[in-house]
Amino acid sequence: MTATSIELLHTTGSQARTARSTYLDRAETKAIAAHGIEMVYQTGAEQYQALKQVDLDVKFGDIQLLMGPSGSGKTTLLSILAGILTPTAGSVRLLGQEITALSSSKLAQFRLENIGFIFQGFNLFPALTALENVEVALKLKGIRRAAARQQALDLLDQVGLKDKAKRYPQDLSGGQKQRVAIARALAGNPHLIMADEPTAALDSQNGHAVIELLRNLAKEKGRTVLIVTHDPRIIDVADHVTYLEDGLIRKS
Ligand SMILES: Nc1ncnc2c1ncn2[C@@H]1O[C@H](COP(=O)(O)OP(=O)(O)OP(=O)(O)O)[C@@H](O)[C@H]1O
Repeated sequence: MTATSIELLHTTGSQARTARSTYLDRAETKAIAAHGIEMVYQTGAEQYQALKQVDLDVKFGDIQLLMGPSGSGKTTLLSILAGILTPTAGSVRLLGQEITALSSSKLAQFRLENIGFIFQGFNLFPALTALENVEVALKLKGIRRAAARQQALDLLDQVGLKDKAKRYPQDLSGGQKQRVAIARALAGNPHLIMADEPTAALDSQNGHAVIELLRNLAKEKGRTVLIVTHDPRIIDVADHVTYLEDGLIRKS
């Protein structure tokens, strides 16, 4: 995939703008390329190796799942791939940029521009309306007030919640809250979407709506989507499923 086609991917919809492809290596074909990842947690005098020599490549526009039993290292791996945790060893390239080589301020900026996060517990601000929850993320990305309001409305529209813009999280269903969280994750048009158990707190109908949105983000909008999940329903829309077991990728 070329830098130009990445720019096109980012210019869909009414909030079109040129992608921030500063970090993009034109020869890069993988959105995520992680090699030799090791993670050792140190708690007092005790050490625990949560990941052992993990390799993972994800192509642009794919939906990649990370599955495996509790404690197998999924969230640790997601956090490393998102640049939230620094691995003990190994290399992580996102959109052609080696993130382990970035200073903490450059890494924070890279995350802000390129990664949208979705969490199991939605992580919405309870005192803000749905619209304000999305708006605040846009303002963090340097978008000014009037433009932020319009873009937030457009994003809520994209997840089918324009008519709920003035509602507070407590007055929304779990599925609606997660859709607000997805709209917020899309603020600023990041290429990578990373989700930790996005359907775990949802009933069947709401879970399906969220899965459909994630599928649409990858297949219609060209985003690369990485999901940690126990939810077998998401397997149907995934391009690849990687199973972790005791910190290792299970060979199938
Ligand atoms: N901050 C930490 N300090 C020490 N050990 C940790 C820390 N975070 C995670 N671990 C350990 O690392 C292992 C992997 O944890 P991780 O949360 O990545 O697993 P997981 O597969 O996401 O589990 P779950 O499905 O239950 O969320 C577990 O044994 C966990 O106890």
